[in-house]
Amino acid sequence: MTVAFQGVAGAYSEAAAAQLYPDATPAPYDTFDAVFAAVESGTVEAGVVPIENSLFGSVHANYDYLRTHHVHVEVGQFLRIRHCLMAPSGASMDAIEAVHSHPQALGQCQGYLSDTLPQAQSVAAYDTAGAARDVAESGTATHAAIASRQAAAEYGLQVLAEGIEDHDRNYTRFLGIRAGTAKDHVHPQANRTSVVFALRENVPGALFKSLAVFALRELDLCKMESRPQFGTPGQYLFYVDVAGSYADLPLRRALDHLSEITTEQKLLGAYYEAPVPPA
Ligand SMILES: O=C(O)C(=O)C[C@]1(C(=O)O)C=C[C@@H](O)C=C1
Repeated sequence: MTVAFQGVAGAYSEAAAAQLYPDATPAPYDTFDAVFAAVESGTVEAGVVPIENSLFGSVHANYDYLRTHHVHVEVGQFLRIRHCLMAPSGASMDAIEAVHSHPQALGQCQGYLSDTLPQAQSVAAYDTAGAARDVAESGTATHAAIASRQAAAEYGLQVLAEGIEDHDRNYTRFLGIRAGTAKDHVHPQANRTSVVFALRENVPGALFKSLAVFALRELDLCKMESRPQFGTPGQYLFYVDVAGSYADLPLRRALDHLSEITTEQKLLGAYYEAPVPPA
């Protein structure tokens, strides 16, 4: 079995792929869109993508792709993300002029960067390990990358500092995705159900009513996200995660009830998600 991840060897997503699918071979892809496309087309059996981080927030593009690609979520997991600052050998902290990394990683270390390396410019890269590889290839000791310790080893960089994230409870939630419709792939131990929906325009109380379908049935909402509706300025898509399984009658009834007031509704997955690991 092959599982797609975004980035190159040493990316956090590769570690997440190994954790979520221990028996599979991880396959690198350049972009999140390419991961979704590979899963949807059956080129790979599964994919692993980050969806949110406990310090820097949601990975918005992946919310959009969950809706637009014919895939479903089959597993979710929070993983501890521990960042290193790394540079070619001979580098010193006060000579660092630029720090390259994925915007999520730069965001998770923004306090450290402004306190410790105020002189350095932040440079966005496609993934953390790709930034480490590029810094290693350039051999420029004034350029550093933020990535995993594994990426430093992979590309022969010297670790200048470790654990540089702004809080030690730094976790990224990853999702395992597969092709096909969520309704046909309800996980037998599902404890989380994700849905995206749009509401009719200018209906007073519509958002309140959409959430009431869950509250009326004592269902626990774990997360809510909104994304702009493409081509309709001021209109949104709402993503809701509910504790419980689509196989449970109250949750299914809540989603049927919801469909009475939505203009679009897609079940994204009914899957198992382990509790956030302790610090
Ligand atoms: O760049 C990587 O190493 C990734 O796996 C991507 C990613 C992300 O997009 O959130 C994954 C985990 C960390 O939060 C930082 C970056």
